[in-house]
Amino acid sequence: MPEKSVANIGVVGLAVMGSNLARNLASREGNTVAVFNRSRSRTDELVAEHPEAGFLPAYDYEEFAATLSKPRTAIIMVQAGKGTDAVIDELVQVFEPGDIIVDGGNALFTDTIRREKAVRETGINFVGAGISGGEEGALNGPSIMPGGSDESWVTLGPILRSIAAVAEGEPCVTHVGHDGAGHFVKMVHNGIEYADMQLIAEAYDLIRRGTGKSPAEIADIFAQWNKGELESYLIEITAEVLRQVDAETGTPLVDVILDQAGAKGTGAWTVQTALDLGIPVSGIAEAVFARSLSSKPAQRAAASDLPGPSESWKVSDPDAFVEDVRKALYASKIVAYSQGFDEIVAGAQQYGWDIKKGDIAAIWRGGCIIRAQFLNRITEAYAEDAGLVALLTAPYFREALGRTQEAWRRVVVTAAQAGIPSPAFSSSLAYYDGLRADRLPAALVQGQRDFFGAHTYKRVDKDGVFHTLWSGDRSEIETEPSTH
Ligand SMILES: NC(=O)C1=CN([C@@H]2O[C@H](COP(=O)(O)OP(=O)(O)OC[C@H]3O[C@@H](n4cnc5c(N)ncnc54)[C@H](OP(=O)(O)O)[C@@H]3O)[C@@H](O)[C@H]2O)C=CC1
Ligand SMILES: O=C(CO)[C@H](O)[C@H](O)COP(=O)(O)O
Repeated sequence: MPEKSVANIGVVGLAVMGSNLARNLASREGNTVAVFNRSRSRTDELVAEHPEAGFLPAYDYEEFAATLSKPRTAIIMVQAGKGTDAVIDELVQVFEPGDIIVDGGNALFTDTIRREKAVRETGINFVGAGISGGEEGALNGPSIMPGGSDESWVTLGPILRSIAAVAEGEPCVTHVGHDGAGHFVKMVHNGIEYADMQLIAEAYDLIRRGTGKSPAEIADIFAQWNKGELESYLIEITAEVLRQVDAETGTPLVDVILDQAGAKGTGAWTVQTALDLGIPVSGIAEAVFARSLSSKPAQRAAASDLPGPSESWKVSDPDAFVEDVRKALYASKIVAYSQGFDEIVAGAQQYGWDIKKGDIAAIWRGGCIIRAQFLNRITEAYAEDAGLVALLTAPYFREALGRTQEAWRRVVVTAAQAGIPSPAFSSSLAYYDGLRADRLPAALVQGQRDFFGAHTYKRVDKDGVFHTLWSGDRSEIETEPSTH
């Protein structure tokens, strides 16, 4: 093994995220960064393009380990899944007890739990850290959501604080919890990201089809919205995307982009995990499904001549409609975040993590894709009441929903009448109405379950578990809860 040992931190995986994170690390006082990538060309390119970073390139894992001072710290930024396992398998061969391996990719949190357990047995520390902010965030300061042991956090904390985004004077990083907690929270962050993006897309579609405004005019509306309570990175970049003109055709870029949304999987994981935990993240789910629906060209083509509304639709007061859409967007956004935080609470309970909800909202204020002013209100809500059972019932959100809900209803009705799909707007409203309902038709569902499967039910007027003898004399008996 070569005897170099001069870098205090290393990065494995030098694609978009890894190369920018390595540059971010190198730009901080006192850091010397070792870099390694499976394909040599990426390493060479990065080192050649950024001599100012003073990178120490390594071309195999032995050299990478030898370049790092002990205890070694390496951040993996590779394709999540098999790529992560492949790199960990290599690193544990050349690292020693006390060293730290950080996985900064978008790993599935259950994989992180498994990896942390396996790597810990070698004496090496393993930390799964969610990192958000894309290329620009990785370079200038992302939001970082590390899990892992308290011991690892002592070493990693100062490094991660030094490279994280700063919001209102505070670094956007906190020790989220043990083992997979960081990747769990990053997963939910991405689920909320999906919902936020879908809601914005629905707002754009309704305004465009309802008022006939051009993408550039709608860009102006979004830029205006970005000065108020909707202020956020996603609203800001939406205005930029809508203003962009395609150089080749001279038409708005948004009109030449194929309308099939991709997905790498974190949104689907959020929904799958929520289903396992029994948490209704309906707004996030609709956002995931909306991408799936968009990416079914054969089905869409086959359905394109199905009948729509018989009357053509035109908004009579465009300004009032735009304002209604803004309010519907804000109300639906509150629902998406409330659902996301419900999932974090349920995950923390299930996996034994002590996750501070207010701290999570605080580290999402800068660096990440869902960064927004609005997150301050979430931190405040949990500071006022750490045991808040549903975020949307906090005083600030209660007031906001109170003043937006009539507009929200008008927008959902209008969308349905006009035949414009607004799955995230409408499912969020249904969730809101479901949650606030005195009584739900779930009572009837229980009756149906008892009828066909003797699944039993509880009563509102007395304790116990009951079953009606549906195929007998239809009298009611007290019984044990159904186990089938
Ligand atoms: N792109 C983004 O905006 C964000 C991405 N992330 C996450 O960060 C991670 C990195 O993302 P990104 O930079 O986009 O890169 P990619 O997800 O596109 O992954 C490419 C990198 O993974 C390496 N790799 C793949 N398989 C292996 C393997 N078996 N062994 C070793 N290396 C392997 C590639 O090496 P090679 O060059 O040899 O092919 C390359 O360096 C991912 O987990 C991603 O989900 C997180 C936040 C934002
Ligand atoms: O983690 C991220 C941002 O937070 C990545 O950008 C992620 O890839 C986005 O997800 P998708 O590609 O599924 O839209």
